[in-house]
Amino acid sequence: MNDFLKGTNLYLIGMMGAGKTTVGQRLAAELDYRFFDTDAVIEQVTGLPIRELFAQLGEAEFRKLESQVLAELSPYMRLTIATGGGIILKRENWSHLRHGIVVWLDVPVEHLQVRLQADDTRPLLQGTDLTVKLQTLLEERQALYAQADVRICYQAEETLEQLTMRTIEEIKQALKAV
Ligand SMILES: Nc1ncnc2c1ncn2[C@@H]1O[C@H](COP(=O)(O)OP(=O)(O)O)[C@@H](O)[C@H]1O
Ligand SMILES: O=C(O)C1=C[C@@H](OP(=O)(O)O)[C@@H](O)[C@H](O)C1
Repeated sequence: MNDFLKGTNLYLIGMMGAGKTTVGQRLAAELDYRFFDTDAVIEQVTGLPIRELFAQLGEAEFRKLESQVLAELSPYMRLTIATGGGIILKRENWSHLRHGIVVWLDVPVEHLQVRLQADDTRPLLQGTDLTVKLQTLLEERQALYAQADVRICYQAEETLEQLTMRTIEEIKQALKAV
């Protein structure tokens, strides 16, 4: 089922709420890969929820930890890694991402907004006007997300199972095209 990958790591990128964790877990199970979520690793290492970490140490410190976690995970093989939405911001992170297959889960802001409106775990989205915050972040980041090897565009009424299988198929096609 996963021979076509030859053990290459998969990195899921995209906006907060795009489904990197949700889809990443399913992909890992389907491909018999191990799954990691960089935010979850940071929380384990520091003993702090991401929201607390931002409040106590600030975003710059969080970004350093995020880069460290990515650097620690990347030498291993057969991993599916759900990254934090801002991982694409640092050039040094791309040197790790580029060793694997980078998959962008591209979900329109209107759907992200619905998924995240009752969520208080993402510090960059706290306060008023979630839609404007998401739109602004997406505008800043879109060109970086677009550097992915594979882009999976949102499709309405698709089950998680269908989305997972479509993602695997798109990765296969991308590898054939190399
Ligand atoms: N394909 C999907 N369809 C509907 N809801 C989804 C889908 N993927 C994720 N979600 C929901 O959106 C929220 C954010 O998903 P999550 O996987 O944590 O995103 P990310 O890791 O990209 O921030 C969760 O409540 C999750 O259940
Ligand atoms: O987009 C971002 O800058 C962030 C995304 C979050 O991860 P998810 O994309 O998994 O929500 C988390 O790393 C932090 O709150 C910052």
